[in-house]
Amino acid sequence: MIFRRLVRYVQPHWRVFLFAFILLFIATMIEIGLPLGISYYIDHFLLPKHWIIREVLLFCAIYFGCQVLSALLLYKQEIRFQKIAQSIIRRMRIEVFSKVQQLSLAYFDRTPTGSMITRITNDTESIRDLYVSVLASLLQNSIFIIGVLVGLFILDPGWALTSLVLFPLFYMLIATYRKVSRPIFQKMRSKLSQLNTHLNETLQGMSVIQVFSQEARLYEQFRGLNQDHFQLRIKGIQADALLLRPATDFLWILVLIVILQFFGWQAIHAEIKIGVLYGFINLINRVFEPLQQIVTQLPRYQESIVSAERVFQLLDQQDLAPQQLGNDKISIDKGLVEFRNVSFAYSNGELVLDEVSFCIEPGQTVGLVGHTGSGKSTIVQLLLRFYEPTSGEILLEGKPLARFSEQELRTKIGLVLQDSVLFHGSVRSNIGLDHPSITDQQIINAAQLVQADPFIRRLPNGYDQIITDGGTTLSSGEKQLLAFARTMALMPKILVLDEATAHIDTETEELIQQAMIKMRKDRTTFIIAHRLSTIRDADQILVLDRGRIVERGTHKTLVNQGGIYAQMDQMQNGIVVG
Ligand SMILES: Nc1ncnc2c1ncn2[C@@H]1O[C@H](COP(=O)(O)OP(=O)(O)OP(=O)(O)O)[C@@H](O)[C@H]1O
Repeated sequence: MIFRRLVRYVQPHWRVFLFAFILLFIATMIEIGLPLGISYYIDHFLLPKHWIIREVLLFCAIYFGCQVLSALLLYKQEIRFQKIAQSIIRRMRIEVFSKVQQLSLAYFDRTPTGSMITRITNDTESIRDLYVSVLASLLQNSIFIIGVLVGLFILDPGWALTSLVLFPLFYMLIATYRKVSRPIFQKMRSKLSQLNTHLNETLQGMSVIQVFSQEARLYEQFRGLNQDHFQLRIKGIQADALLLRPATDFLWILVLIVILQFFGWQAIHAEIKIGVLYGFINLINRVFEPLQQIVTQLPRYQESIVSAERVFQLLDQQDLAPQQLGNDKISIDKGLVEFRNVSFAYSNGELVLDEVSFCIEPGQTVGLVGHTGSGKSTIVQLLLRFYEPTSGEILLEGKPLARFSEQELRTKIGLVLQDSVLFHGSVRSNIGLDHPSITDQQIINAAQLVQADPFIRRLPNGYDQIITDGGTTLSSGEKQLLAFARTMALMPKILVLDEATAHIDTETEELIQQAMIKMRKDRTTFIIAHRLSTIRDADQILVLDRGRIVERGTHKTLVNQGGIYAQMDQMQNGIVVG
């Protein structure tokens, strides 16, 4: 199945493939023809002492010319096969990458990043091996074997038939090897995946690791995984060493014994031509050589098949990001948001939101508060349609969320998270994200609106300053300001600020607060905040507790109610005062 699917990737290249195959075929025929020629020469010229210098020279010239031609054809076909292989891998990587982008966040929740990276890089690389080395070699050697068999039949059909005993034995050898090595390779690839995952997590969390002096523990974990991978590799090598070379050598001896027996039997009963004998031994040697080559490619083949299985699993993944329902071109132009009895559970099945209902009028600001894990961010994730509600309905402008295109949702709902992600590139491209409809002036306007413009202008290259490594040279507050500017450049209708001011110092926060008043103008705004000061002036505050809205109202009404919100407010004020 997997092999067939891999072969299907060759289809678009069938013309080049056919041409390369013809070149390979001709070269192989020449290679096979040469010993036949020598055999003919021995029996018709050498032994009968038919020695004419002109004919000898002609024979040498033809022989040499054929050798050169075959080398040239082999070179040409190799280049073509390589090109096909590289193109296939290029296509496969693009397919995997775009598939990854279509997958739902629920899939990413379950799958470690390291394992995805292994599939996109290591596994496709291993499949490349299959096309470059294994398939080309399999094809070439198979032609060679068929050609040699034809040669053997021309020389002596009886002997040729005897040598056929080799093939069922050889098939059994390959089948046994595949059975033994497959689970080893599967475990090996999954260990490699774990290694990459561990490495990825370690590199990402380096500062935490150093702060908590976790180096030794993580070193031990890594050493353990590496050791397991090493042992599996050795196990694979042992299987190769035991089953491949010695087994083929054994087969060779077996065939030799059969041939010698046959040779002895023929010697008794009939006359043997020396030329035929030379040709036969030469050709049988030539059958063995490609068989050996096929065998040495087996481990690579097996590894590639296991890798292909993993890549295809990813390509066949059906856990896609939610798609648009129908193809209406409805737009978000007011910012009316309604949740109707929305309940939601992540893939572990635990209810995180329980019958949440609220309605936010266009232009209103709503504050979401509640203890850690109460479900505030989950509300936002559902609003952005990263996940689908388990039950209930979310409406935008009075229409089901699912009927809006992804493009509309991503451009009209602006999100600023606590940890802003910056990309490699200039400040300008980090704000405008190379969006064709965003002009330079809009980028500057957005930066000015969120008070980021002064610090950007202080950078050595201003808006053209290149940001590297996720912006490690900028402070958290500066990164956050860029994230604000990026969101505002798109002029969203709905704004979502998820703990967006958590990293900002009080002075910058003051600036941000002023900016936020401007940002909130004419747009519906959701603010998730632990610091209640950020949402004091919100039109509506929703207080969440274990996935349920337990209180709602303005700051004033909630304080007067004397419930959870009032307690939180008192505590925060107490901390400030104390
Ligand atoms: N991707 C996920 N997969 C499974 N469970 C999740 C996922 N994200 C969040 N949760 C769980 O859902 C619950 C609500 O999480 P959520 O992030 O919405 O809370 P929150 O109120 O925003 O918390 P915080 O104030 O700490 O950010 C938590 O119990 C959390 O463990």
